Amino acid sequence: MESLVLSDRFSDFYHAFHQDDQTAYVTLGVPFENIDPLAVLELNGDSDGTRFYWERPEYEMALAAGNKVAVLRNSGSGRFRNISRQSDSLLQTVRYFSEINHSMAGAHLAGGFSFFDQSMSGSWSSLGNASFFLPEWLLVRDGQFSMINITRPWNKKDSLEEIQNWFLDWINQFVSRLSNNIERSRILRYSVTPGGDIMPVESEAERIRWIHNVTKARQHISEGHYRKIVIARDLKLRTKNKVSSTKLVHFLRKEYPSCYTFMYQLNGDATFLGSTPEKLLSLHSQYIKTEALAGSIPRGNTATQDAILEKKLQESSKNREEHAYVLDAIKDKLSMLSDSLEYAPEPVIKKYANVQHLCTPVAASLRNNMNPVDIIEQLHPTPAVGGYPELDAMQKIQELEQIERGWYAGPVGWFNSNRRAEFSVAIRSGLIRRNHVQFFSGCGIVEDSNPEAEWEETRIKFIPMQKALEYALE
Ligand SMILES: C=C(O[C@H]1C=CC=C(C(=O)O)[C@@H]1O)C(=O)O
Repeated sequence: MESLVLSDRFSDFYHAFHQDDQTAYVTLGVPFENIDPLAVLELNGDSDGTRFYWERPEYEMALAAGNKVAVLRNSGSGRFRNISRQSDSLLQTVRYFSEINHSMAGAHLAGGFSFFDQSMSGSWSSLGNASFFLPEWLLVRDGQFSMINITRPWNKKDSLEEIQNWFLDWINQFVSRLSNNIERSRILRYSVTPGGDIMPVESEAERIRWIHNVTKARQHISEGHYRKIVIARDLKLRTKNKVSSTKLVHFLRKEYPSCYTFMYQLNGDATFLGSTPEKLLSLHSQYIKTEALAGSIPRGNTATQDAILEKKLQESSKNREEHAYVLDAIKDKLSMLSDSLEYAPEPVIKKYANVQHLCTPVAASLRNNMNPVDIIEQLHPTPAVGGYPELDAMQKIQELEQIERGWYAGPVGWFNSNRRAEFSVAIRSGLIRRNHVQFFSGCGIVEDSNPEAEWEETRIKFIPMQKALEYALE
């Protein structure tokens, strides 16, 4: 990267903005070596303890970001609107320079929202109800193309030469830190991962209580309080050995290539991560994609068994009902933002390593250019993670679950100054803080649900994170 030379356009760019009082940050986008962004995150070390990772291998797109230049936080019921406003103001103060014309060349904000808007306690408090960061660096791999966006505060006193040199030095230091750490990793290549014990902190009493609560939910449904509710549970584990988040993420993305694998850590505290099959929103040129994903059945051990289960899922009225609530809610919510809604007439089956789901992809063109956070506010929570009707179910979830959901089932992702965005629903996820691990798993309850079978469904949904944890012990 020593050959980085900024064209005359950079000088024009500098002169256009350097006296501008509205400018607070400058972002430079340059092509980068085609290297795995997760390896970069791992090799770069913790730095200031703020990190983000995002990948859906089947889309051939990965994104890693580190070090905060600015942080947006908010809590309470106005958190979506507040983050939308804060992000508009912040992004208006970032001046962007790139020789590349690409929708990922720009300033990005990475983070997400908790499921509920009540204040967060314990390990969740570092993430808050809503937090995003403007990273110092963000590396994007899009197929065979890679680029890095680097952001720094703008100081009117800096000369053109000083700014150019700063960027040049930054890139050189970044690259040499990566090379030195690659050398170090090569030396350690043959070291054996010791693994370590994982101690589950789960009891039969918890199982009985959860099943009792699902039975209660069914009763509420038959009394007509609501028609569907999603009840989750957690699995608390304690590990003897340290957990490597990047190793855990590496395992997840390898095993679940059609899921979004994500990781988010703010200020070196707890890390929230997971591998979710559920897309909340992708936004590109005012075109939205989302999906209804609800209704589940396990995978079979043989092709025949798998096909029989698939057919059973397609024909299950209980699962079709669960699914229909989600699709109806998405259609209602999107029709307020768009005049053109497209969705498949029948759900398709999406197969993952341990489970298969009913899925209906939905697409729409936005009527107006919107901040992605305003769309998320409309979509969250879908009845795939909340219930139907939404408000009635939401009020009951906390009473019946008795866990703090935190960011489980909340919107997690990124958006950028080109109004491109991608957010997932953060299910099949967990929170790690030192040697304390908490995984989450839930399922939709309708009148016909069998509480024992739902317990089994949540057990199956925990498996990916449990396997990844075993792999990630150092
Ligand atoms: C709430 C979860 O899954 C949702 C997404 C897909 C299928 C679901 C189901 O069949 O119950 C759930 O609605 C979870 O995995 O924690």
